[in-house]
Amino acid sequence: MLLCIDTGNTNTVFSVWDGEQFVGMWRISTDHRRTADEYFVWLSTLISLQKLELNIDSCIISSTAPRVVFNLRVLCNRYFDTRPLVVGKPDCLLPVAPRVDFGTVVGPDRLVNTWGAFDRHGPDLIVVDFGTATTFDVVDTDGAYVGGVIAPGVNLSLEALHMGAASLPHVDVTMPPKVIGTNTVACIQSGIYWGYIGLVQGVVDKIREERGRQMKVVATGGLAPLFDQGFDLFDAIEDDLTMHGLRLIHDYNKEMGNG
Ligand SMILES: Nc1ncnc2c1ncn2[C@@H]1O[C@H](COP(=O)(O)OP(=O)(O)O)[C@@H](O)[C@H]1O
Ligand SMILES: CC(C)(COP(=O)(O)O)[C@@H](O)C(=O)NCCC(=O)O
Ligand SMILES: [K+]
Repeated sequence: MLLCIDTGNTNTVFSVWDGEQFVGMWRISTDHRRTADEYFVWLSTLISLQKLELNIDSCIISSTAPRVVFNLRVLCNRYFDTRPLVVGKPDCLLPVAPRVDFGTVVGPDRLVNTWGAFDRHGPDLIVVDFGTATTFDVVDTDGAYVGGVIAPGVNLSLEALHMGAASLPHVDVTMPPKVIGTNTVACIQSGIYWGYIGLVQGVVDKIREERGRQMKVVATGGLAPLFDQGFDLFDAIEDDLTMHGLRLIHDYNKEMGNG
């Protein structure tokens, strides 16, 4: 069985696969101080609560937080007796190399999303991931990542407003019924929600214009459905895009005799 680990700046998601069969998925907050032993106690408790019998013999990791990788490697070595593939490291092969400026280190989550989306939707895509940051990844005709856009994430923007302005409370993101807010909370919600709708629409239009072609938009991340209520911004929303991409990259490495 394969263990896929996707560490974002906010949350780390673990999923287990039996061949192409999805077995389960579990989420924990990202914290570089978490030890291999802590991960294992947490994961094995959840697995046994679900009465699953796991036999993990391979691992693949994508991490946007470099410091977390050390303890995840120890987890794989100590508890699953396996050396993990780490996306972005030279010993993890990618089906197609990214085409970006020399020396640029692309976020591994973006490389993984690119490949997962290309597998499901074919060429010429824009992948939007609503994580800590909101990222747009442009996928070329051969599935290569050829650049994109990084914007502050929805929750990060809300947090920044609260931190920087003494009289603004922390609010949750929802779709306000009207643009013009008649109280402070409604005004903030409107700014974030309609601001983000405009940001996504504007960036997608600009990318299409620059590429001179129609491109499908695939969205992922927990907040994606919130921004899709009646706006037709996305052609598809896929919760499991990163995990799908991780599994494919793992399988590709196996096929190539690597790991
Ligand atoms: N369904 C959801 N509803 C509201 N907020 C969410 C939901 N899913 C994720 N979030 C929030 O979105 C932010 C990004 O989450 P996540 O996708 O896990 O980011 P990352 O991949 O960068 O760790 C976090 O602040 C998280 O609390
Ligand atoms: C843009 C990101 C911060 C997004 O991370 P996330 O929101 O998933 O935690 C991450 O992909 C990253 O650190 N990228 C490195 C720079 C780049 O991709 O160009
Ligand atoms: K992201």
